[in-house]
Amino acid sequence: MTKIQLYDTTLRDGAQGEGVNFSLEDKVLIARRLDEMGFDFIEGGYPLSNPKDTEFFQRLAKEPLKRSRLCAFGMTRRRGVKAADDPGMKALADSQAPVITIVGKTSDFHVAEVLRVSEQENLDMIAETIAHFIGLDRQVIYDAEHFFDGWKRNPEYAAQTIKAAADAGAMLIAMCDTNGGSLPEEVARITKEAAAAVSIPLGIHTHNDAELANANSLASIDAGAVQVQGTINGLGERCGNADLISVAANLMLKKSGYEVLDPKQIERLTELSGFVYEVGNLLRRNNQPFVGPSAFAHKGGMHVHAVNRVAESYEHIPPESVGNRRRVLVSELSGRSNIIATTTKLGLAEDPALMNAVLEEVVRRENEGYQYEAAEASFALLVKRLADQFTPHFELVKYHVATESRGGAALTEATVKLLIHGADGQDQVEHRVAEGDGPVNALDGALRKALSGRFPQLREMSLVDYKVRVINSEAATAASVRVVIESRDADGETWGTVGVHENVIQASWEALVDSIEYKLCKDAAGS
Ligand SMILES: CC(=O)SCCNC(=O)CCNC(=O)[C@H](O)C(C)(C)COP(=O)(O)OP(=O)(O)OC[C@H]1O[C@@H](n2cnc3c(N)ncnc32)[C@H](O)[C@@H]1OP(=O)(O)O
Ligand SMILES: CC(=O)C(=O)O
Repeated sequence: MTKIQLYDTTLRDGAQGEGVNFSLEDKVLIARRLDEMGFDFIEGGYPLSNPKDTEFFQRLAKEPLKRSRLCAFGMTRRRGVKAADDPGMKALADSQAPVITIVGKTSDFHVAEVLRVSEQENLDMIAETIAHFIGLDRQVIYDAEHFFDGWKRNPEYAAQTIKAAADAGAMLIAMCDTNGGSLPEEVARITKEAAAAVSIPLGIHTHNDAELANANSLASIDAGAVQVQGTINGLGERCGNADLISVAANLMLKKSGYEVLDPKQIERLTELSGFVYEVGNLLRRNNQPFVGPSAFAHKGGMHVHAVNRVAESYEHIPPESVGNRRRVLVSELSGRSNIIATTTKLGLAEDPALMNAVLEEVVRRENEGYQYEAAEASFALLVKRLADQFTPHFELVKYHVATESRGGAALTEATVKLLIHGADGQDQVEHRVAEGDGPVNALDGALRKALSGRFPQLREMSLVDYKVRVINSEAATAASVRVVIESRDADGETWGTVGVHENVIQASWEALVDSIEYKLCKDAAGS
C-alpha cells in the first residue's frame, strides 16, 4: 500500500475562488472538521495577506489540531532583501504553524517577465527562504508554481529550481499546474522526469481550467507523486482546484494499492461536502460527482427500470459508500418504474391502475408547467390524492394580500381565513392577519398563525428556499410562474413543494399549502 497524503487548501486556494469568503469562524470550523476526518495537511491561509488569516493561526496555535499538520502559506522572499528582513517571512514565522508552504517560480518566463529578476536571483530567493525556515526548525513544503509549463519551456532551469528547494531542506516539492492547462499524459511524463531530478518526495497541485484537475492528480500519483493538494468541492482560483472529495473517492474506491483516508471517513464525504457549502454559504453544485444530490438520481424511465432490478446497472459505485443516497426522479421522462419506486417508498402497494393514473397525471401536470424533481413532497401528496389516501387538514375560505408603499418602504399585510378540520369531526374557522417582508412571507405568516393553535408542530418548521421561474407551458394561453419552496423541520428533514399559476401569489399559496400538508401527514404517519 502506498500512503497518499491529502493536503487540503480549501482555506487558502479555495478562498481564492470567486464568491468564496470564509469568516474566521468558518475557517476554524472547516479546519476542525478536516482534522477530525484525518486529512494529513491543512493549509490555513496566507498570514501576510490579511488580519483574519493572521488571527486564524493565532487561534490554532492556542488550540492546535489533533491529527492534521497545519501549514501557513507564503511566497519566497522579495527580490533584493534578506529573508530575515522580509515582512512575509516574519508573518509566516509568527503564525507558529509547524509547516511552512513556500511558493516560488519554476518558469524562466515568469522569472524574467513577472518577477523581473535574474535566473540566479530566483534560485537564491528559493534556497534562502527555505533555509531560513529550516533554521527556525520548521518543516517546509515547496510549491513549484507553473511547474509543468516551466518544465515544458526549459526543463533544465525548472529542474534547477526544485533542486535548489530540495538542497535547502524542503521535505516535499508540490508540482503545480498553476494555469490548469496541462494534459494527463504530460503530467505523468513530467512527474517521472522530476522524480529523476530530485530525491525528495513529490506532490501534485492542479487547477481545473481544462476540466482535468482530478485526472491530472491521479496521473501524477500513478507516476509517483505521494501528496495530492486540492480543496473540498473543487473551490479555488478561476475554475477551481482538484476536488479532494473526488480524488480521495477514486483512489480509495477505484484504484488499488493506495491508502488515503480511513475507509469510514470515505462514507462521510457527502456530509463533508455539504458542510463546506453550508458553512461557506455557497451554492451547491447538484451534479457534483460522488456527493452531489444528482450523483445517484435516476430520471430516465429505462434507467429506473434497470436500477429497480439491479442497482449497479446505472451506478458506478453504491451511493452509500460515499454517504450519498439513490433518488428516483419523477418527470415527463418517467415510465411506470419511476412511479413504482416512489410509491413503494410511500408505503403504497403496487397497483397497475394507480401507476397509470399517476403517470398520466404527472405528464399532464408537467405539460402545465409543474416539475416534481425538486418537489418530492408535492409528488407524494399527488399520489396520495389519486390513491384516495389523502384527507386535507384544512381548506381555504379566502386570503387577501395587500402591499402599500409608505415613506419609501413597501409594507405587506396578508389575511387568511381557513376552515380547519378537527380529528373529532368538529370544524373550526380561523381568520388571521400577518405582516411580512413581501407577499409570500406575509401569507406564510398568516397561514401558520391560523394553523398553529391546532397544529403546534408547525412552529418548528421553516421555509428555507423560495424559487420563482416564469414558464410558457404548452397548455397555458398566458405565461405562468412556477414556484418551488423548500422547507425544513426540527428533525433536519427538508422537502420541496411546487405551485404553478399565472399569478405568483396563487402559485406560492399552492406550494405553501403542500408544504404544510406534507409536514402534517408526515407527523401523523410517524405518531
Ligand atoms: C498560484 C497562487 O495561487 S499563489 C497565491 C496567490 N494568492 C494571493 O495572491 C492571495 C494573497 N495575496 C495578497 O494578499 C497580496 O498579493 C500580498 C500581500 C501577498 C502581496 O501584496 P502586494 O505587496 O501589494 O503585492 P502585489 O499583490 O500587488 O504583487 C505581488 C508582488 O509579489 C511578487 N511576487 C510574486 N511571486 C513571488 C514569489 N514567488 N516570490 C517573491 N515575490 C513574488 C511580485 O513580483 C509583486 O512584487 P512587485 O510589485 O514588487 O513586482
Ligand atoms: C501554489 C498554487 O496555488 C498554484 O501554483 O496554483
